[in-house]
This record gives sequence, C-alpha cells and structure tokens, in this order.
Amino acid sequence: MSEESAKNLKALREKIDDIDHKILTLISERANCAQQVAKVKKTFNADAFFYRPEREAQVLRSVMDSNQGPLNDEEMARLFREIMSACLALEQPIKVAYLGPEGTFTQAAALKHFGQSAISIPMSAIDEVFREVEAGAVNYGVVPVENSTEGVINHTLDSFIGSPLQICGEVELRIHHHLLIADTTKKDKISRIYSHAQSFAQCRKWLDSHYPHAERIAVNSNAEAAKRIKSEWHSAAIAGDMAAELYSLEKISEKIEDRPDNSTRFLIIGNQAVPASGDDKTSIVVAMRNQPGALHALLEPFHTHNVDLTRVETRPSTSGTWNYVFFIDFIGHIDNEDVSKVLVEVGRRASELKVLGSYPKGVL
Ligand SMILES: O=C(O)C(=O)C[C@]1(C(=O)O)C=C[C@@H](O)C=C1
Repeated sequence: MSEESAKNLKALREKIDDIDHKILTLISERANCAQQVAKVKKTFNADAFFYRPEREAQVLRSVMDSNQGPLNDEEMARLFREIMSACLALEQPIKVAYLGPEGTFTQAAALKHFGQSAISIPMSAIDEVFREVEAGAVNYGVVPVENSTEGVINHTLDSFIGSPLQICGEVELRIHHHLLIADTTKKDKISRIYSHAQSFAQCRKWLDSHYPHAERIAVNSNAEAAKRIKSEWHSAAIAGDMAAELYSLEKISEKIEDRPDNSTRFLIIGNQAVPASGDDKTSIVVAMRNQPGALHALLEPFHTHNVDLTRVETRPSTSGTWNYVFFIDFIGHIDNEDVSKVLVEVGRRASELKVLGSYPKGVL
C-alpha cells in the first residue's frame, strides 16, 4: 500500500471510530428511553404489554421510508429490528414458543420477527405452541400458516377454532432448501434423503432429476432430517441455512426448491389485541349454514364496502353449528369504519363469527 493510501485508510478509520462512538451514545440514549417507556407502561397497568407490534411496525416502516442509502431499506430495517429487540429485552425479556426443533424455518421466522434478543423455545407440535401461549408459559408463539408452493397449513387453522388466542402479527420468510451432507457422508454414494414432507414437495422436480433413485424419508422437521444424517454415511438431508449451521453440515447443492419465489407466511399468536398501525390486516373465521349461495352471501359485504380480501380458505366443520368454516384475511383493522360495517353484515349472515385478530402487515 502506498504511503498516501495508508494515510487515507487511517483517516477513514478514525472517522468510522468517531461515528461508531456517536452511534453507541445514541443507542444507549434510545435504550434509556425504552426503559422509561417501560416505567410509564407499568404505571398505567401492572399487566401491561411491553411488546407493541403496531409501534414496531411503524418504527420499521419509518426507517425504510426515510432511508437514503447506500444500505438498502431492508438491510437498514434489519439493523433497527435488532436495536428494538435489544431495547424490548431491557423492558422485558420476551419468550417466544415456535414449532421446533431448533433450526427450523419457524425459528428463523421467530428471530426475523422478534430479533435475536428474544428467547426462542422449541415445541414439538403446533398445538403445543398454542398451549404454551395459552398457559402463559411464554409471551408469544410463532406458527406457519401457508406456503406459496404447498398451500395452507391446516393444523394451524384448525388450532385457532378452539383457542382464545389472537393473531398479533405476521412474518413472511423466503424458503431456500439445500442438499446437506455431514463430514462423514460419501458424496457419490447418497442413497437416502431425509426431509419434511413439505420440503420434499417443494423440491420434487429437482430431486426427480438429480436423485431419482434415492429413497426419500419424511421426518417431522428439516432440522430433524439434518440431525439424522450425522450418523449415516450414505444419507443426505434437505433443510435450510439454520439447520445447516446448527449441525455443521455442508451444502452440496444450494437453493434446490422448484420455485424461486418459495416463501412461507407465519403468524404471531398472543393474548393481546393490537391497535391499528396504519397498514393492517384482519383475520376472521366464519361458520355458515349449509345452503346454496353461502359463500356469495359471506363475501358480498367485502365487495360492498370495498374491503380487499387477501385469502379465503375453507375447512370442513367438526361440529354441527360449524357447517362450513371459512378462514378469511383482508386488508384493514377492526377499528376502521369500513371493516366494522363488513363485520356487522358478515355477523348477520353467518352462524358464527370470530375475529382472530387485527395486526400490522409484515414489514420485513
Ligand atoms: O414504544 C414502545 O412502546 C416501546 O416499548 C419502545 C420500543 C422501541 O424500542 O422502539 C420497544 C418495544 C416495543 O415493542 C415497541 C417499541
């Protein structure tokens, strides 16, 4: 390096040191403010909720709106996501149950949504996540609800029917699958591949053309698949980055999902009604009597009041009253005038109506 370059580098690093010092002071100042916010919340109400999804969404949106680059909006929002996560942990360490085991996409979604300072606790089934939140053992839960390739996760929808929990948020995750091997695996002798059934379905074409003769064994999760192959020299696993890292596996083929836009939407469940953030969604479940035109009658009020539907799912009913059960997501918050008009009209036409929650649209 020339003397001139060395001088430039030194000057730039001094500038960075100076900026870092300012950032440090500002982050500490922000953390102090969050601690004061916690005190204010406690004086209002001893059982106050410290985590405020609507406020977090507003903070992240505002960061993205005012970002001038060179870092892109998402990158910048991710940095602020972590700052807020640390500030919230100062107010109250947040415990989040997720569909485990460790290393699943649901854990990745939980950390994407709450940041690394949240304490994430793996559960072995979706209903266990619901139960842990209902019992108050954790503050929130994260469960998958739909995949862009494979469709809805029925188990999650069914769990809402008998649950008092509310949806407090949503988070979408790009799902990238990789073919993973352990350090003892013989790369050219792979005769068995482990993964979750959904992941097999999402990589079907790739597997058919690259490993048509390998036995496909479906296990409970991708993370379990990753764990299994540690002791089998002829086996590989399909799983994501978190599992690869957790079990120190090598990616021999990356991003093997058939559709490049493969993504999964996850819901945050809790005991809290979330105020409007300015850009929200609402989820409801509606039971209709078995009669001609039931679906039309149900959807008409959305059309009349110009409320945008984002998803309609039908599930078979398990009881007499719930003849047809529809899970409906739409744009807007229950506090919006149009939305409340729709809900009144839908309520009149349905045999049962349950609002699962209004929550901020996923930001990241
Ligand atoms: O504004 C609040 O209510 C806060 O507690 C502060 C803060 C933040 O760091 O900005 C932290 C946690 C909440 O989930 C939302 C925002």
